[in-house]
This record gives sequence, C-alpha cells and structure tokens, in this order.
Amino acid sequence: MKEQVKIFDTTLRDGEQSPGASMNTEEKIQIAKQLEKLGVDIIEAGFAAASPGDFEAIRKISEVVNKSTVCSLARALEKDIKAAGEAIAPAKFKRIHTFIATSPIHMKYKLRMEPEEVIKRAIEAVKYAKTFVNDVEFSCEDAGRSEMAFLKEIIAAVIEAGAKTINIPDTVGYRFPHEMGEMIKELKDFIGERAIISVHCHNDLGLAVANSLYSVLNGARQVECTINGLGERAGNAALEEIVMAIKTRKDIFDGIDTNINTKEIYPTSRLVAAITGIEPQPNKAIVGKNAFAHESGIHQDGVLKHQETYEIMRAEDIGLDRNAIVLGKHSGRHAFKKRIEDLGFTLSEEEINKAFERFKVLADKKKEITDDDIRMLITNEIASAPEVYKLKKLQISDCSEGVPSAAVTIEFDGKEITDAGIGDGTIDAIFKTIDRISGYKGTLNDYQVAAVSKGKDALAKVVVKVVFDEKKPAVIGHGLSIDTMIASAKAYVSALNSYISMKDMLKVKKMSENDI
Ligand SMILES: CC(=O)SCCNC(=O)CCNC(=O)[C@H](O)C(C)(C)COP(=O)(O)OP(=O)(O)OC[C@H]1O[C@@H](n2cnc3c(N)ncnc32)[C@H](O)[C@@H]1OP(=O)(O)O
Ligand SMILES: CC(C)C(=O)C(=O)O
Repeated sequence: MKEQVKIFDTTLRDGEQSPGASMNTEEKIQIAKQLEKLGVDIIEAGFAAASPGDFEAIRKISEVVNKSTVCSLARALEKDIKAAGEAIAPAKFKRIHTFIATSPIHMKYKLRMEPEEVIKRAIEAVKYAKTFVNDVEFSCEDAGRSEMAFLKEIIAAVIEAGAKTINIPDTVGYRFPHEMGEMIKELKDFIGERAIISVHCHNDLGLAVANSLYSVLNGARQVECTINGLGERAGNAALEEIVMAIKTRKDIFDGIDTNINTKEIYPTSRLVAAITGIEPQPNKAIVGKNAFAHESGIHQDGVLKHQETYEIMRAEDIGLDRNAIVLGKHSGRHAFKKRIEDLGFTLSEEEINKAFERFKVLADKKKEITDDDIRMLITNEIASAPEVYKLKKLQISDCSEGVPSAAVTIEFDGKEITDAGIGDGTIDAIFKTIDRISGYKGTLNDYQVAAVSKGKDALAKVVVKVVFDEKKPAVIGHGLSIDTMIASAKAYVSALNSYISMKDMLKVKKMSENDI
C-alpha cells in the first residue's frame, strides 16, 4: 500500500509574492486549471483579504476547479478568515489556511505579542475558520526558528481547536536538511495521527527542496511548493524537483508517492513562465532549458548508445518532447551523424566526414548549431549545388494597387525561359513563377531577410527554407543582392538547385504539368 504525500501548490499565493510575478484573475484561472490537470491535491489560490482582486480570483477559481481542494491563506484575524471563507465558498473541496508566527523574533518585533496571546489568537482563528469549513490548516510561521517546546504547545492547542493539517514553515530558509528532518521527526512523534504534518520551505540558502525531502523522509505527508520554485525572495521549494526526486529515487522514498501526473510538469512550467514573465534559469533542475540537453561529444555518444549513461530521468516523463542533443563545439561525430539522419538526409561516410569538419569550424564561431545550420551545411556545402537553374532577369509589378505579379527569366540547359505569374504578394508571385518554369513546387517554410551591410545601398541577404517534397526534408537557399526582391528570387533558385543536386540523397518528386 503506497503512502501519499499531498502536493500543496502555492504558486498563486507565495509564488505571486515573487517581485514582478503579479497575475490577473484570468491568468490565475488558467494556471489553476493547469494545476488541477497536473494533479496537485491543494491549490492555494491566494490571500483573500489582501485585495479585492485576490478575493475575486480565489472565488472564480473556486467556481471552476472541482478535483483539487481550493484554499485561501488568512492571518489569525477574523476579517481575514471571513474573506477566505467567503472566497472559497463555491469550491467543491475547500480549505482555510490560517497562520501566526511562533518564533521569538517574530512574536517580539513583528506581532508585538506575548507567546500566550499568540496561542490564544491561534485557537480563536482555527475555531472561527471551522465555522466556514471542516478542512482547516494551521501554520506556525517561522517554525524553523521557533522553540520546540512552544511549537508543541501551540500545535496541541490548534489540533484541539480542530486543525487537520499542521504546517511547519522554514519561512526564512534557515534550516539545514538534517535539522529539518530532526524537527519533523520529533513533531511526528508528538502529533502522531492527530493531524497531517506539512512543510513549507524557502530557498534562501538553496536548501528548500532538500529540506522538504528530508521532511517527507521523517514523516511529513504534505509538501507546500511552487512551480519553477517561484516565491518570496529566493523562492519556495520547486514542485517539479520534489515530485521528480520522489519518483526517481524510489529506493529512498520506498512506498511513498504523489498524485502528480508528471507528464504535465513541463507544460505547467511553461505556462507559469509565460504568464509571470519569469523564465527559469537554463540550468534549473527538471524544467530549465538545458535540464535534458547534452552538449559534449562523450555524453552525446553515451546517451545515443544507452540513454541511462547520462540520464537519471526521461524527458518524456515530464512531458518534454525535445531533442536532447544540442550540437555545439563539444559535439562529436556520433551525435552529428544522428542529427543528419533525424533531419532526413542520407549521406555517405565521406560526405558526413566533410560536413563534420565544416560543422566544427562553424561551431567555433557560433554558440549553438541549429537544425537550419546543419541543413545549410549539407545543402549548400556538401552538395555544393551546381547552378542547374540560373536567375537572369526579374521584373515585378507595382503591387500597391492591383494584383502582385512577377516576370522571371531563368537560364536552364543553355536556354532562357521566361514566364510570368501572380501571387498573394510579390515574393509569392516570384516563387510561383519559378515553380512554373522549373516544374517543381516548393512550399516555403521560412523566410528571413537581413541587411549585411549598412547604409542606403546595404546588401540584403535572404535565407529561405523550402520543402519541395513533403516526404523529404526542407532545403535551405540563400541569395544576396542590393535589391530584396532579387535576393529573394536568388535564394529560392539556390534552394531549388540544392534540392536537385541532392537527387542521390533525396529522391526527387517531379511535378506534373497539372499540379502547377
Ligand atoms: C510568510 C508569508 O508569506 S505571510 C503572507 C504574506 N502575504 C501577504 O502579506 C499578502 C499581501 N499583504 C497585504 O496585502 C497586506 O499586508 C494585508 C492586506 C494582508 C495587511 O495590510 P495592513 O493591514 O495594511 O497591514 P501591514 O501589512 O502593513 O502589517 C501587517 C499587520 O498584520 C499583523 N500580522 C502579521 N501576521 C499576522 C498574523 N498571522 N495574524 C495576525 N496578525 C498578523 C502584523 O503584526 C501587522 O499588524 P499591526 O498593523 O498591528 O502592526
Ligand atoms: C504563511 C506561511 C505558510 C508562509 O508562507 C511562510 O511561512 O513562508
């Protein structure tokens, strides 16, 4: 029988306390729905008394979420608890989370209360919260710096008052994992089955996840955490790290599991990053851009031969469907060859070796080599496309009014062929006319234009990515001219020549007259 650790997500409450992470109601609803899909047990949707906007967001979330419990934070104050109770009222499963600080420093300087007064307030708060909901959580704020004897006293009192979950926050991220574990163990022995122990760890010393995991190992059965580790100051424990650590190290977390659908981790992380505008650092565990990327040749070779040589988790398990191999200056031949094959090219060993040499030269100049760079290397360098078709003349109509059209003259097999055509724009008209002349039909996948020099007579460089057969990879063409339209026509013709010159690598599908 597996023991569940409840995942209490506080992205919408503590996460929103990250400077700059404010979200509007619509955005919070989107995130709440995604959190439900992710399978979090409790969504802390906000702090109802903080503002009318927070109240409204919690209320709307309570209306749309029906699998996860919806929770609002409240100080140990009647007005906060009333607001929380009213905001979560529509929810199918609801919880009030009330708190008061228990550390000597907070009680003395912030609350300016004697410990006895703090206990009295805590009991009143829990009792009042119980008039709204059965599910009441109580937090001993700054428990990490609180005295054990006082913690036990207040915890016993709030359990007696009806609290079902006792949260032990390391509010300022002060504890070390072994200390956190010892504290939770002692409290677990004290509380027994009377309430669920929860932890809420901050990351001021980078220990939030480690502290949460040690707490689980010592009896905590709820973890409060946020997507991407967002939160006040250095943030909270990252949900994705806790969940994946428990899943990956089954040997340590024997018989312990969460309800999280890990395949929703990456989509949730992206949604939160897009809405808050706070991007996880590239090397952030689990969800960082580089978390599943291998750049160096020895690692790439190992992963290609057997994934587990350098991966303890599978990218697919977090819902990430992406090529883990990043080509760069440290990449080796195995990875390069694999990428060429993945892109749909069939090259001889000699061609691969030639391309690999050029790739290394390029990689010295460029930080990351993209798939388009590889296509360019192959289509324009290896094939060193002979000019089967050559642009001779181009005339375009003024398209400010009327139908954009182009007349193109192409040299082919020693003869000049001229034709004219119309299109959705001037460039489209040029490309369609080239298709008519050549008999191939290209689909433009990408078009980029850049100035390669300065001033009025700057040279325009156009790069096109064209698919001439949908079953075959795209080819790249480029053209340079002082005139953007001519550069575009040259780029398209160069893509066509590359395509034709690779007949042996890519079987060419010729268009019939009727297809044009
Ligand atoms: C560790 C945490 O993350 S706690 C949650 C933090 N989140 C927030 O603060 C949410 C956003 N906060 C707010 O919008 C505002 O601070 C409000 C609306 C909650 C309160 O605003 P104000 O009434 O203007 O009070 P202000 O924030 O300046 O000061 C906090 C007051 O609450 C008191 N207080 C703090 N915690 C508690 C508590 N758990 N129970 C009772 N009183 C508390 C403080 O002692 C202080 O009281 P005082 O005015 O008598 O000195
Ligand atoms: C209110 C509590 C749970 C909190 O956010 C903290 O202590 O950090």
